Amino acid sequence: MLVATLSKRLLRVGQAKRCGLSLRSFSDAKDKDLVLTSIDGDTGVATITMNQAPVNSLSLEMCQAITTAIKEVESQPEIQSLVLASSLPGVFCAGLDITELHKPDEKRLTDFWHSFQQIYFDLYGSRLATIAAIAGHAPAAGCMLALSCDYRIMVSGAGSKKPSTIGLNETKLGIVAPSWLGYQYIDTIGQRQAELGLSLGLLHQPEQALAIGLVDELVPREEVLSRAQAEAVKWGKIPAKARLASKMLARKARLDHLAATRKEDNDFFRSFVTNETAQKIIDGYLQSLSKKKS
Ligand SMILES: CC/C=C\C/C=C\C/C=C\C/C=C/C(=O)SCCNC(=O)CCNC(=O)[C@H](O)C(C)(C)COP(=O)(O)OP(=O)(O)OC[C@H]1O[C@@H](n2cnc3c(N)ncnc32)[C@H](O)[C@@H]1OP(=O)(O)O
Repeated sequence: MLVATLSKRLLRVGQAKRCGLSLRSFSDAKDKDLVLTSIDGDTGVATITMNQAPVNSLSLEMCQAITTAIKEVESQPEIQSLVLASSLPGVFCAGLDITELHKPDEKRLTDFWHSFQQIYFDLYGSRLATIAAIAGHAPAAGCMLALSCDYRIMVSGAGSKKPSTIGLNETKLGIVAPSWLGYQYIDTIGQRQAELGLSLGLLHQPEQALAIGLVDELVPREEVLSRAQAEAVKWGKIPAKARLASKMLARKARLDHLAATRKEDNDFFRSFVTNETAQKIIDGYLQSLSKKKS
């Protein structure tokens, strides 16, 4: 896990903790780093950048890397705000890594869903102010990452031939979002829009997402990250205890509910995915994704 300054000079987390945020030292980022964590020494804003080509899909390892990165940042008491971003042009996160669901090993599938639930706990329940910098597609579990943040800034679709989309498209694939994800949607965009979106599996273009309150702002592509980091500075200045207590007013009951039903949720997911019908759907969907390419 690496911590980088905005000047692209890299600092390991341990060093950052020992030396304070203003100190800079060097280390090379490795391609295998699934997420890159940077801290702006001037503003104290942390940025976690998902870095799993081609589409930042959430594999077991990717989920674990995101959780580790959040915990590393949270362990530094000076840091109050966090931006979640992607290093990939055009994709924020393509949702769950569907290959994890295809002919799965049962133990790995259990660990996989557990790690996805864990992101919900860590990001939706984070003490940090969290800003999503959505410079590309964010379907399904990609949308969940954005919904788990406090504020969402998306790339504008204006003038784009293939605008990015965001939403919960599960029903289009013949599957259903877990209830905790469904409630995140309802809590964010309201009952009616969530019913429409969930039932029809809608993926919204940016302007529509803004209109229904799924995202909070649209900006040109080249401004998404800097705008998110500026917003993170603003949120980081709000008294932290009051900000966190307010966030928990809206989120604690949801978090507690999943904590109490976590095992049942995992059991349900596992039995759903390993069912023959679901395997046919998953097989067909994987084929359609690779056919799209050819
Ligand atoms: C089917 C799931 C079944 C059961 C789950 C049960 C319960 C859980 C319920 C809900 C929780 C959340 C669920 C999910 O998140 S399911 C995943 C939903 N995601 C999608 O539908 C997005 C699929 N991807 C795309 O639409 C496009 O890839 C995207 C618009 C993101 C980017 O397009 P682009 O043209 O830039 O790239 P592609 O050429 O399409 O893809 C490149 C490469 O990546 C592979 N790929 C894409 N998405 C995924 C993925 N989610 N998992 C694994 N692999 C993915 C794609 O096949 C290409 O691979 P290759 O051909 O080898 O280059």
